[in-house]
Amino acid sequence: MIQPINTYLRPTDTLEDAARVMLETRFDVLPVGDEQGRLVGVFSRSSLYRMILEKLPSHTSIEGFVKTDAVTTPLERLDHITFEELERVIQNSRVGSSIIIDRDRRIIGVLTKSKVVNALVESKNDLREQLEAILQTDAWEPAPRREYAARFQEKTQGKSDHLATYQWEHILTRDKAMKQLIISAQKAARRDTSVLLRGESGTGKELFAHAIHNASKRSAGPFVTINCASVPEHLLEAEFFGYENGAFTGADRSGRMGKLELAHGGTLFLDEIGDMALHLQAKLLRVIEGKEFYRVGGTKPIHADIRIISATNAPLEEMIAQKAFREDLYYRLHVMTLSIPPLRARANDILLVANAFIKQLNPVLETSVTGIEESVQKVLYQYEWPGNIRQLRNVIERALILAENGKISFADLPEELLGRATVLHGKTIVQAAEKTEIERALRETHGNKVKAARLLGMSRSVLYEKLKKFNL
Ligand SMILES: Nc1ncnc2c1ncn2[C@@H]1O[C@H](COP(=O)(O)OP(=O)(O)OP(=O)(O)O)[C@@H](O)[C@H]1O
Repeated sequence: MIQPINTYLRPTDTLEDAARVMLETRFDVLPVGDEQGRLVGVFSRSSLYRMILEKLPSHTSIEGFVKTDAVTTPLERLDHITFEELERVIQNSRVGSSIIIDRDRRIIGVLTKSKVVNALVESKNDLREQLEAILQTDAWEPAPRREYAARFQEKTQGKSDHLATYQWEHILTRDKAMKQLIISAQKAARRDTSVLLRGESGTGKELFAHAIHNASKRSAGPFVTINCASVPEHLLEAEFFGYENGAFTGADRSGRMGKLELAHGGTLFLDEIGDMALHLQAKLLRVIEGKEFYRVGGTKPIHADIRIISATNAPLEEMIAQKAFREDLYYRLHVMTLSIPPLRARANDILLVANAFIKQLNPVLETSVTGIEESVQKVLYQYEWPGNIRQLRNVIERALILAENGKISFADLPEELLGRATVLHGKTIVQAAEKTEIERALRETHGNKVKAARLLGMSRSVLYEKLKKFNL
């Protein structure tokens, strides 16, 4: 129930710092603390988006966007509090969470609404255990700046981070082929074989990997991810195998465990496997076959019992023909291949998922959007979605921030979708977007046309003209 991070922001942290930490921790709300780690307030994802939409430079400090009226729960209360009370406390929080603090207002942890509700549903007895878990966590630390990035990475590689959060029910779909795919994935989950997930970026490969792990007999073990494309090649080997004391300049003195070791007893998710260098492919193959390896600079063989799930959008067969990918490794990895169709091939999922994102994101963004205008639904339906569900999520997030309430209209769509919509609907779409913007400006200025014109960046006479045109 307690989210496994132990990081807080400082008021002097910048927009860039906050964005990075939010991205890395996937946290929707972060506590903000002073030099001594005492709670100052909270910084939410909606504040982050506001800063971004206001086009503030990335070095702007978050101070002005910190909400100081954070809902808190004193640590000592946790001993007596019931789930129902906790839920009430969190319900009263505008950001859907409560920060746990000690007697000196030092930040201890975060309780979020979704986690409390989940725990409520799953088990009533879990609370004590969870509380003990946070009481045992290290002291919370300020979010690392760039120079501390390595240490932060080390921390986030601690076992608490090696969790697979998604399950089958998170894979939303109405599509027949997808449903069939889920059935195959569920079958694969029961065995210990390697699974290769294929599909365009943003189609949900990671989601499947999580769900497979969680449905497997290794679910209690770690779920460790390596993104082979984002780790520089010269570091990937150490990332995989770990290293011994003094293995190379800059290496930590005490040595370090690699991801293979960390994944022992669980699942190793190799994302973007097509980007792995050939020499590492050979080493990985040896691990899969012999199940033993050495740390970089090490002499002691290490045994790891892992299940490998890999993912790629690369044309592995072509790469094999060009000798850029090892055929023997390919056969080892794709004992079972699951190809996730792109969103445009399962158009019926677009609105299903979009509406689910609205529900999911309204509380996070503090918006109260009720749906999507019909004409906009058509545009979403006909768009090609090259970035798949990830892009759809971004479009909906952005639209919620712009719309704030009511239904999502054309004015809330990004240009790439509007451009397409203009082709489909001609000039009317631009006009519809313009009308919505004017209506909003008038609402915000309580009907004051001078102020509305200023807000819209147009002259008064142009505004009057448009009001007449739109019958406003
Ligand atoms: N069927 C789905 N229902 C709901 N959400 C989904 C679905 N598929 C994907 N998502 C969401 O879309 C986003 C992208 O999914 P994910 O990261 O799993 O894609 P991916 O294929 O691994 O992308 P990449 O190849 O770029 O790493 C995530 O936020 C995920 O939760």
